[in-house]
Amino acid sequence: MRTTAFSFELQRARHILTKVNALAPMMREMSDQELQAQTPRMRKMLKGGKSLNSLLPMAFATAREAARRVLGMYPYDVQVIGAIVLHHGWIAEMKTGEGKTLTAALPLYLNGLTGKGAILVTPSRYLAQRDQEELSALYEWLGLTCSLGFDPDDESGNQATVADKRKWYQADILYTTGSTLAFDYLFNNLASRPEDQYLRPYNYAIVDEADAVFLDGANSPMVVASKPELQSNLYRLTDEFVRSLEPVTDYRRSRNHKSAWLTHQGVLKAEQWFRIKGLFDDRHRELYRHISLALQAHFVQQRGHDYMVEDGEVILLDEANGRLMRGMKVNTGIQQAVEQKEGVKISDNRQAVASITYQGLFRLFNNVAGMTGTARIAADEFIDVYKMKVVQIPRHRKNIRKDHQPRVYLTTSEKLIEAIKLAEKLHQKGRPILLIAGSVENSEIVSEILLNRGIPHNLLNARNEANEAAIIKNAGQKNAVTVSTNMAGRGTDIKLGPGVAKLGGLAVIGTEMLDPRVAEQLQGRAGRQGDPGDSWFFISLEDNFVSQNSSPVIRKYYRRHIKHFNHQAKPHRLHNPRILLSLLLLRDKVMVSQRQTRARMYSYENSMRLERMTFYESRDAIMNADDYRKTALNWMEHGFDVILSKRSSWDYGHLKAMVNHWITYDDAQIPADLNYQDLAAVKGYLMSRSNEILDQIEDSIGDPKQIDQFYRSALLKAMDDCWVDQVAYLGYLKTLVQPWTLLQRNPMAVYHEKAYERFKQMIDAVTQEAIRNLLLSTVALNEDGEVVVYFV
Ligand SMILES: Nc1ncnc2c1ncn2[C@@H]1O[C@H](COP(=O)(O)OP(=O)(O)OP(=O)(O)O)[C@@H](O)[C@H]1O
Repeated sequence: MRTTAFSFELQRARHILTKVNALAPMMREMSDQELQAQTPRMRKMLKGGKSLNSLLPMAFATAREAARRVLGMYPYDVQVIGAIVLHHGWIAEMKTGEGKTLTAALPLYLNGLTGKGAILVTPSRYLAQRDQEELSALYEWLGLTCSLGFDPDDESGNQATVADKRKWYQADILYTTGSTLAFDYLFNNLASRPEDQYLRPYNYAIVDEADAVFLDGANSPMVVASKPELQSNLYRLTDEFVRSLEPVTDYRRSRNHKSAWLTHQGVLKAEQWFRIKGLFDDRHRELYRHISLALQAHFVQQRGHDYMVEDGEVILLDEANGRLMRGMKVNTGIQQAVEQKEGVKISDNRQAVASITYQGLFRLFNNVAGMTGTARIAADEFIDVYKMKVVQIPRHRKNIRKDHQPRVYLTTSEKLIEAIKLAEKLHQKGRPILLIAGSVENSEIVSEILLNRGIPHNLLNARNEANEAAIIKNAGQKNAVTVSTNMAGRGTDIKLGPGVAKLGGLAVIGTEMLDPRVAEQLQGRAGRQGDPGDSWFFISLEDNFVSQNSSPVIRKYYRRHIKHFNHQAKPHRLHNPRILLSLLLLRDKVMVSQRQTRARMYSYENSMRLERMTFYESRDAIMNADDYRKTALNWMEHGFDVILSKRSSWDYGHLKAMVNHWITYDDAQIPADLNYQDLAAVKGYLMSRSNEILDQIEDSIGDPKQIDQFYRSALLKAMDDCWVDQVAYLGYLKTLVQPWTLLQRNPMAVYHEKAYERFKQMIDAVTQEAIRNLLLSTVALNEDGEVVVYFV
């Protein structure tokens, strides 16, 4: 693993730190006014050609002193080192509780000086809001504007106007979430007039909890869905079909239960069931997509873990942090497939019109940095995929938290009994406790047991996210018991109440085996800033993580022992070294398989990214074109070439039918002497006929601005309609490449080949669509004299 504990980067940062420290006495001497005047001074220097790097020591020293005066916190040397690393676009690994929030303020201030925008991206709205509230006083004191990227009272995120968003994005420093940023990008690029856009070019971003965003978020692209479409009954039909399938013979699941697919036998069964031939043919694309969705809904998605059902509604959960998924942060369709499985009302069917992953999004920035407590584990991947180095920042104070050896049991009930016994014991002494459950359902089970035992506690899971701030505020007080899913795992700053340090600090008790990075984050809720604390994990061989990924050694052991298991006996802790070792190995195995899944996603995204960029660039060019008529004619020429190439020979009858289909419903007026062998002449006739129609349309509209609007909307509509189809096709292609693995072809190569092929076809389709939109639509003016186009 390429970690950089004593790295060149760290040495370089230390060197810069001495320059920052050297300026400290001068900053301390300054009056408030003098310190505040540093901002305009440095802005002037930037305008005068000074580089950001050369301003770094002064800017950091200024912000550091300002933080002391405004927030009462003076960034430690290690935080300044972290800040230098962040400015350089690397990933700063700072252990949990070391103060990343304050660290980020320094590079945000420095990059904010440019006026080009510096953005801090967090994984949740709660953290964005909390950090923005805490730090905006500092930036504003220093004369920079700082904004939140959403309205905290607007839960849906749909209420913000273009003017609001433009104002937020104009701020020097912006705090927002990854998904807000991604959706804003997608919607900005779906606008049909420049006035509806609000983004400026992306400049600098710091991604908080970088591993959660870059790695855990890699598998779920953000998707913007179209308006509701006609409800498809394929969900019901494929649900019935999938219920009839036999495991192993008809379908298989990957070891980790993250994907499911039909076997050859299953494919034959599907063809029989639906009375079709060639399930993978293009014409059965929708059917196959729905079967894949139903397979996922039944064999991958678990109630209580991946989703919840509440008041007859299915709510998907974000696996990495146990939070509700906001917006359409999933491949469209899975929601409906799960609803069908659960027998609740199916929500509207929608098609993806645009999608992006975090990998694609952050490539759009000039400079991106990341920070997290757990980057080291994935340092290689950060370098390979994102070209970002991981630099480990030393701790400010020694970590005195005790992380105890995991306690392993055979069954769920044994481990829960023991975990709660320990919690009770510590609770009697008054120590605050954070009890972690692996899913919403388990958190409720733990809560019920505590209730039965008369232990008062707070419950934090996706159902009561709204109370998060209040619950966390009390979690470090004497006698506090908090039960939580892994939601409490990131960024949650639990401050110890009076007298708690003497009792041993916060005790984190995990009741399930978890992904190593998630577990490390949870442990990090205790022992912050040199505080005392302990962490224990109680795990059983029945835990999801173990059973889904387990090795033959563990499976055999479990089967042998569960037969003789006595439910009445006292819980029995396992000490078998082979089992303990196998559990350790399990973690590595899971990490490797997760990485493989992500590698596939990165590769899909690359293909998609290139297509998306090309598409958005052309779209922007259309939105800002200066001669629409010329552009339209160019497109039409291309479109006619494509149409004409579809027949080997043309005659009067075919050409007339073609003109009536693409150009006009009126008389085709084909010249009697047209030479059908000469395609250039045929095209010449088509173009002149088209020009006549365009002249008529322009005359009927009159106002040149409105004429432009007519062209713009006709061309953009052609592009958008075809792009929707392309996005849907790429989504479908991902599910389709799976069976190719069975035929030994490299699925990735197949994917790229087909994706590119289809993109070329899309460009042809756009120009043809444009012809119809321009020539066959009905144009009218509304009361305000604005052009309204009714497309065919
Ligand atoms: N220089 C400082 N002086 C005093 N207190 C500080 C300083 N820096 C940070 N803190 C405090 O340390 C605590 C932890 O900070 P913060 O929540 O930013 O940690 P973190 O690194 O983000 O942790 P996590 O990895 O859990 O998100 C906060 O209460 C913060 O106010």
